[in-house]
Amino acid sequence: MAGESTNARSVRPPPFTPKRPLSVSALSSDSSTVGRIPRATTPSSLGSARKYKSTLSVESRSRLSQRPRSGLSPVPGTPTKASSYDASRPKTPSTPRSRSRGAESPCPDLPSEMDVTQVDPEEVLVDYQTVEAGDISGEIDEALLTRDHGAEDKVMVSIRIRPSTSPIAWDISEAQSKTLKLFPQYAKSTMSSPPQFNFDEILTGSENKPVYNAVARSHVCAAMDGYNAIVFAYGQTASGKTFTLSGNEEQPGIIPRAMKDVFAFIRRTPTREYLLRCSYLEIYNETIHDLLAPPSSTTSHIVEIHGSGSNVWLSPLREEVVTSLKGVKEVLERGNANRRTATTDWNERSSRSHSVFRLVIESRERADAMSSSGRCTPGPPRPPTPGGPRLQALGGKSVQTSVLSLIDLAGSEKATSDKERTKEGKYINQSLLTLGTVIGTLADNAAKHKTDYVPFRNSKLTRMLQPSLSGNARISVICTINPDTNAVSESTNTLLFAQRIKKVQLNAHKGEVMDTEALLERYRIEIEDLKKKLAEREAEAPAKSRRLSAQEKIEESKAMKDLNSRIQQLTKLILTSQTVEEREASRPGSPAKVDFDMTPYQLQQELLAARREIETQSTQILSLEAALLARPELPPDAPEDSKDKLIAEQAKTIRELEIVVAGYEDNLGEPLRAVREDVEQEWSVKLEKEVKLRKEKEAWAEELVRQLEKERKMRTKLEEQRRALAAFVSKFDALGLGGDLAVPSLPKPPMPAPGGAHQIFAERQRNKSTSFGLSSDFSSNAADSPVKIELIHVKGQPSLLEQMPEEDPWNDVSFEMEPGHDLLGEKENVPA
Ligand SMILES: Nc1ncnc2c1ncn2[C@@H]1O[C@H](COP(=O)(O)OP(=O)(O)OP(=O)(O)O)[C@@H](O)[C@H]1O
Repeated sequence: MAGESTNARSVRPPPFTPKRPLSVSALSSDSSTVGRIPRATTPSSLGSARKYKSTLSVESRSRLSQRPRSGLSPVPGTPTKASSYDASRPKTPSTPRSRSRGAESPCPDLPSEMDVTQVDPEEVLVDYQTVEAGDISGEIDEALLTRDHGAEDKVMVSIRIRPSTSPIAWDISEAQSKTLKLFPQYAKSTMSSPPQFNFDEILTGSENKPVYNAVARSHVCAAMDGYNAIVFAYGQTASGKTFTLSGNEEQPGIIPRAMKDVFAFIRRTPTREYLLRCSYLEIYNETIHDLLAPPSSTTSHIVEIHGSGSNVWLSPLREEVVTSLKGVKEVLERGNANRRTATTDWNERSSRSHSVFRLVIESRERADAMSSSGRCTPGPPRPPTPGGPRLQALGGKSVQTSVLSLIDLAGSEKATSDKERTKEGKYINQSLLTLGTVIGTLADNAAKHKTDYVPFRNSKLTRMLQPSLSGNARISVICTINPDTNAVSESTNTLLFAQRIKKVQLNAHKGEVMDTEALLERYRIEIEDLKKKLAEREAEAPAKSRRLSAQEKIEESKAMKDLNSRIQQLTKLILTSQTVEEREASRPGSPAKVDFDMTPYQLQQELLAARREIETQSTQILSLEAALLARPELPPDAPEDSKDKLIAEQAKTIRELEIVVAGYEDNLGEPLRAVREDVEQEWSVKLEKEVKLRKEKEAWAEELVRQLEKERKMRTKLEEQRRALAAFVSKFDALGLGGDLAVPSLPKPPMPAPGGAHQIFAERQRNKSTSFGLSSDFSSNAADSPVKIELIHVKGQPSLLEQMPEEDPWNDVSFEMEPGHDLLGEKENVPA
């Protein structure tokens, strides 16, 4: 097999785009690269006796180098105060983080370039061609690859008994039959029969390989297959949890073996490509610390848990992309250097925290767009997606996402002589107790079909594990026990925990993110399938109906109805997603796509349209939020069946409302519409009449104004003439020329009296005005005038002309147009 892969590599054509541009080895060979991880920091340079769980302090490290390399034969006996505690030995202080980061981290102060936020995921994919031969276990067989690793619905619980040189209290002679018995002499009560336990596996000895194969391998494969998987070690302090999880150089534990299998799995799966990112954290004194956080920041080491129910996430949390086993080791080394261990009365390097190593596995089918060389054609660089899957679903393929969590719990312990250790121990015991309670409630709920409240929030550990413990993960627990006679009660407690967790019900499902194309394709296939089934049933129906009872006929027709409605539902879904796609396509592009040839006006219009859309969407958001607030309350961790029940109730209410609306439409809709039409008709006639009347009045008012203007002009003209004549007559009178004009042959006319000319003139004027057609009776002369009409109507009221401003009293000529008065206003006061 190795030979085969070497051949595959040698035929790789030259223009191959390296998929691991940032791997440690690649970086170290480029001396010009600034800020990258130097080769010297890789774990290969570390002493062989060193465990993956490195010590934090200088003291413990020097002690470690003096330890025998094997670490197996001298397994200490029961780690009791009396036997293992050496008062003269300097105690390892609780490791200060700042010191460990600066002094012991394999790559101090260098931020890793494999931080997932710094790389383009498409450039760091791993596939069967990029996996190094040395990175794989070579032990994964076809049977494991083809198995459905998500089929189990129970937690796998195994017991590991560490070797001991002291007398032991447990009968492991029946380990083969997966049974563990307490020797009767160590039972608390001699009356009752000694406890006996059955588990999935009972493992003994110091070999880590069989342990890994038995308890973790299938779960690692499940994770590679798209299921969330958790492997955790639980047990009394110094019982071998860290030895099982991390191991040492001679006996690598579950974590390094799992990583080898991850790469082996990839190598054996040529159809897919993977993005692997890992994080490493610890829960110390009920605070979560990011073991991979950059050394410079201090506050950012603290990780918070967000979300609720099955949707829980951690942030800020550094995730590092890994493309090789070397990369994983480097990350583990760095994280381990930051872990808190200390010498306790029972364990020289006791874990003082729960540590969680997480590997997020994203994979998709290898892209169709392959170059002739068989490699992916690299697309344009994309910024990493913040949150959510970083691998994009391409060409209708789905992206599978799963998380493999490998957890080394801190060990439960009795009171210790050290004050600091006592405080830590309190937190450790408290969180283990909560874990036990949570497991107990979950097991009880599963056994009795109850939905009792589960106190996940009582500890960081259970809150973090909530989605997995609630069912969506494959879980394997290794309970480590110390078989010594003086640890019977702790071991029994551990075994009781193991028994409880075995009863927890799981229902893991694959984490899959589909792109629209893939979803549509899935719907289409399902529709085809359903249509086929429906057609078959319809064809069989006539023959069948003769045989069926009335009840069966009802059921048959219901089944056909269900099939039909599912087809309709799927068709609707396809239409909806297509509409969405069309809308996406027709939507104005993002600013990056703005056409810069557009005029400012066009751009403004675009902007306006965009703003309007934003406003509409904000309104929609508000109404959705309101709807969300209005929805019935349900605790976030409410069991699924309560949620289903609520959904069913809501659906029922909706159906009822629909019926009510339909009934309203049928019964009241038509009559109400008729009433409305009648009212509208009646009022529209009235409205028309009113409008007509108003128009007439407006026309009349306009005419009135016109007439008035005309008359005003005429009056002004006459006034001018009158003034001229008056002036002339006055002059004439003043000269006394009236007598000289007489003809001698004619009898002499009487001499005019002073002012007589004026009188004569006035008379003439009166006559003249009559010949102008202006009657002294204004009303009769202006019969056609609207003025006249109006004046008749408003008799007794002051006319418009009366309201005119008074003339200058200088000439004292009044032109008041009172009805019945002459336009010339013979009330005049002609100046003398
Ligand atoms: N099965 C085993 N075979 C050989 N040595 C073992 C085995 N189990 C544990 N040991 C040794 O016992 C010591 C304590 O083990 P380890 O540190 O793994 O305990 P632990 O359960 O992680 O303790 P703590 O909870 O205090 O961290 C170590 O020196 C380890 O090498």
